Amino acid sequence: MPPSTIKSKKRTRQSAGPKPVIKRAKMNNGYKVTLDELDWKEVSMPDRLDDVEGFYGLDEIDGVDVQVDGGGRAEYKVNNLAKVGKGAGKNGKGKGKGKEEKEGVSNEDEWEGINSDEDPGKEVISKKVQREKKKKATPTKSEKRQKKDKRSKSRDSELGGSFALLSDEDEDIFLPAWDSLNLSLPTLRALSKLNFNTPTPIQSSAIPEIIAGHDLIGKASTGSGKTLAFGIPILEHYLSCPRKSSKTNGGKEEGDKLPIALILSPTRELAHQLHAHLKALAAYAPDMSIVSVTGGLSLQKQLRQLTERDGADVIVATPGRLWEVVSEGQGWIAKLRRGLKFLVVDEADRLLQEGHFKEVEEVVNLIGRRDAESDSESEGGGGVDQDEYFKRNSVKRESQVQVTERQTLVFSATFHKGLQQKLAGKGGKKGLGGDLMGEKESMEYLLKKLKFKDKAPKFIDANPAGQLAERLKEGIIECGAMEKDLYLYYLLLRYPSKTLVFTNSIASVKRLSPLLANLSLPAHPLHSKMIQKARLRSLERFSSPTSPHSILIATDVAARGLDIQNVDLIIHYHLPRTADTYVHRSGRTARGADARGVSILLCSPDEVIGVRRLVAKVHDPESLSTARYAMRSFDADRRLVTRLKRRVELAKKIADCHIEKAKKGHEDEWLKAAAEDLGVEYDSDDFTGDGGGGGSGAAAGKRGKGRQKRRETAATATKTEVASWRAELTALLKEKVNAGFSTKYLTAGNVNLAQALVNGEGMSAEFLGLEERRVVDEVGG
Ligand SMILES: Nc1ncnc2c1ncn2[C@@H]1O[C@H](COP(=O)(O)OP(=O)(O)OP(=O)(O)O)[C@@H](O)[C@H]1O
Repeated sequence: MPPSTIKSKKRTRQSAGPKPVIKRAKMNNGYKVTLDELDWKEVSMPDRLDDVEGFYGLDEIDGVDVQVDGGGRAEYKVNNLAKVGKGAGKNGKGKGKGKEEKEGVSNEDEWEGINSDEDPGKEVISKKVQREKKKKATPTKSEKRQKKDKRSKSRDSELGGSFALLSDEDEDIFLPAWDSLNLSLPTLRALSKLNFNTPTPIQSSAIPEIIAGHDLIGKASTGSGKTLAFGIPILEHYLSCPRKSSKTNGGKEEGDKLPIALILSPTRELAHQLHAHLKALAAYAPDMSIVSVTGGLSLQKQLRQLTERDGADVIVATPGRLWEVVSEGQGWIAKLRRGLKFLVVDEADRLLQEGHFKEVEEVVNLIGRRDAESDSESEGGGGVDQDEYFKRNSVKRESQVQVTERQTLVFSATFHKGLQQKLAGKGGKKGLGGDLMGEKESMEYLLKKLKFKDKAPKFIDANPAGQLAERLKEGIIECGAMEKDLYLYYLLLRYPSKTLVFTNSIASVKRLSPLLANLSLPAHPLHSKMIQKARLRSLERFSSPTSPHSILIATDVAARGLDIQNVDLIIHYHLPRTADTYVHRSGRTARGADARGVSILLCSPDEVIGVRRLVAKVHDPESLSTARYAMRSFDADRRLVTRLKRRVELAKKIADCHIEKAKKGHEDEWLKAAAEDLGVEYDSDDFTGDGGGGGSGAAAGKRGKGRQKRRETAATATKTEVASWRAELTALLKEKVNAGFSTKYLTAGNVNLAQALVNGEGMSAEFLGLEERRVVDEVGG
């Protein structure tokens, strides 16, 4: 191998003076050799490494010592003669010079020094050539950048302008677990940035099917990554296909771009979250426009957003607001019909439940499907009064626009295991926690409700054994109906953590939020009667990573789909009304790869039967018959609870007082206005009396009367009384509550509840022991 061509990563064959004669001498500790005699090996490069930094085509060798003699000349020495003898082969380099040299190696031991007959000029030239070659092979930084820009630009046009954003860090993307899905660089880049190193089971099974063009029904437990299971294929489609425009002029695309995907969500909060999640995924597809269309915010603003930046590519919508948008007659029906490649129904069982489906059905009918187009117009929308809509000329005109070929994707954590039928009151004995509505029935149900492209959409059940996250611990605290506030406070104080408390009524949210605030706990309310901005504000505050112990008091508006990081504890202040609500509420914790979480039911004695039914519905019958029983009794420290009693009483009184005064003020104003209208004089005493307080009606009996009395006391409490309660409470809150035998102090505690439960803390005997399990069998039927 001529020295000019030699470069090595490990030991580079540098110019070692004039070309040595092939001779060797046995030395003390090895054989002297020349460079060309060595058995050089080509450096193998990884297949995908295109920028080789000048190392391409190098040879290397090991096991050779280099020594510099007194005259500054290099000498090469091997211990093992097997290293030599193959000579300078390939292209005049190293290998395979053949027999002649091999023989030379085996026979020649004697070192005769270096032959200096070589032309020194040749050496100078070869050094120069070597430098030049190296320079060529090792691009400068600016050359590298230019090369990358060029490469990026050429792919950029293919992939939607996203490569411009790619940086040197791309070389660090290492996501082998995603390899088989063959995703584009912008998608991988986003996954790498999100630190999603491995696809979840629903992602690895659903993504290839969707990319292959199938309709799909996907079921996977809460928090298992369903959003990206449909989000990634949508992004891949966006990156790989040129977008169509809303108008064509002689075959030329003109006007706004058409949306490619419509994602329907049952709640506003979930829609906003899906929007944020998809945006994070599309971080390296900066031109992709994702717009959320939900109630509670300005319709005009949302209409504007839909046409900004050349038009929306992906629309995340609640069905009601979407209907308002299409009714505006700005050509949205036609755009959706022509553009949509994907219709996604997220939290499908909720959206498709009787009573909720009408709006979805209206949307589905209007955006139609190519081969069902004539059906959709003639069948009258399956009971929907389409005439009313079609009276609007624009809607009718738009509805005749041809529909593009589209995939329908349906996702939920629950539509297996018979939940819908049980919820609809059709559950019978035969289905104890089992499969009343199995795969076949689920499919029939959905096929009936949605217009799929495929006759048999793919059904993927990523968690056939259950809907609840694997790392979820479930517990129950039995307490008196009137003690729930106290036990709630105990849990929140004893186990400070990010906690979501679910109630069954807006009134309870309104009552509990100030009560907990009086107890100096950071509680935020969330219910459907709050204005949208306040809803989002509460969610933001609760979600903030800087408030690891924040509390959200919510109705079931927060039960579905919300993905808030690091929620540790779910407390069901009221028993969920349905089994699927329990699954979805509890699914707000233990989300994502390794997350753990705890779900605790506060259960009064008259709710125990309901809990048993619930357990039977959501847990596999097999788990009921094994020792690993799912729902256990949580053993609260009753002495501590007792010590907290006075605090809760005071906080309650103060909260009730504020609520009642605010209500009274409101009522007074209303009555004053009514009296003025009637032309009579208003005297508040004339308008107060027994039985006027709403409450829960006569059936509430004693409890209703007690509540009424408390309200009256609260409403009539003087400022001084309230001030004295507040002073007493402040003093109590400053005191540390000694946790009895334990040395822990509640207010200083920072116990990881999930860990505590895993360690067995707080757990007594199984909630439903053998005896109880028999009852489950009887009841759960
Ligand atoms: N491949 C992944 N690796 C790690 N985390 C992931 C991965 N995919 C999604 N996640 C994270 O897991 C969490 C749950 O994801 P997502 O909200 O999509 O769940 P889901 O299945 O839709 O839940 P639900 O049924 O409650 O709506 C999110 O925080 C998401 O960012």
